[in-house]
Amino acid sequence: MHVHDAELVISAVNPSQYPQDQLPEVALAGRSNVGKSSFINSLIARKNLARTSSQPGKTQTLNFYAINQAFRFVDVPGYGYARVSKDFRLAWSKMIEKYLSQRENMELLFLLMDMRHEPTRLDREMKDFAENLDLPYAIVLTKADKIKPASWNKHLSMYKKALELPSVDALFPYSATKGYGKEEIWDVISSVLQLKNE
Ligand SMILES: Nc1nc2c(ncn2[C@@H]2O[C@H](COP(=O)(O)OP(=O)(O)OP(=O)(O)O)[C@@H](O)[C@H]2O)c(=O)[nH]1
Ligand SMILES: [Mg+2]
Repeated sequence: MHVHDAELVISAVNPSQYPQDQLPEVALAGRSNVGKSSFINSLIARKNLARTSSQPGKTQTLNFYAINQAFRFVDVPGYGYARVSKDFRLAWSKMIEKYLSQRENMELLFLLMDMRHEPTRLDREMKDFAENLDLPYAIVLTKADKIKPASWNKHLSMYKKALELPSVDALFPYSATKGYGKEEIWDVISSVLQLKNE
């Protein structure tokens, strides 16, 4: 996919701030620091359009990025960040849940999980949540560059088992730094959104 146009449309907290048109949206969810913002940047080959950080908790609003005026990525604040207060966490999860459960524009959801580690309880809950949404979703295993290729199968099997998946087909190893998995992810996006190959 050639991305000739990518821009931040709005950073939203409330549904009233969401864009009002019919453009389809591809949302990302995953725990803090898993690599959601880096995933967007690497896919569209822009260094820092979505702001990233080595510290968890960087993305704190729903950020809508218009791509080629054909669809939007929605970067969602990460879950599971321990160093915030209970009240803050509650407000946060409400913001995320409102978007994920009510947004009609959302046509595809990527769940990002760190390929190196067993999925967390929240990861498993997100997978169940996605399953119940009745919407196409795929699981992106981030930071694949940190695992030796010879061990990839072991990690894929671990995820298949822990998430009770029928096969490893829903799992996409990905590396924002090395670019592994980019083509496969663009294929998923293009086919689900029925984008013309540009
Ligand atoms: N080696 C490696 N590092 C990565 C990869 N993706 C992200 N990182 C690093 O992981 C850290 C977190 O990345 P972000 O993209 O900011 O993570 P995020 O999920 O958006 O985090 P929040 O906004 O806090 O929810 C940064 O230091 C990135 O450079 C990857 O594929 N490989
Ligand atoms: Mg982020």
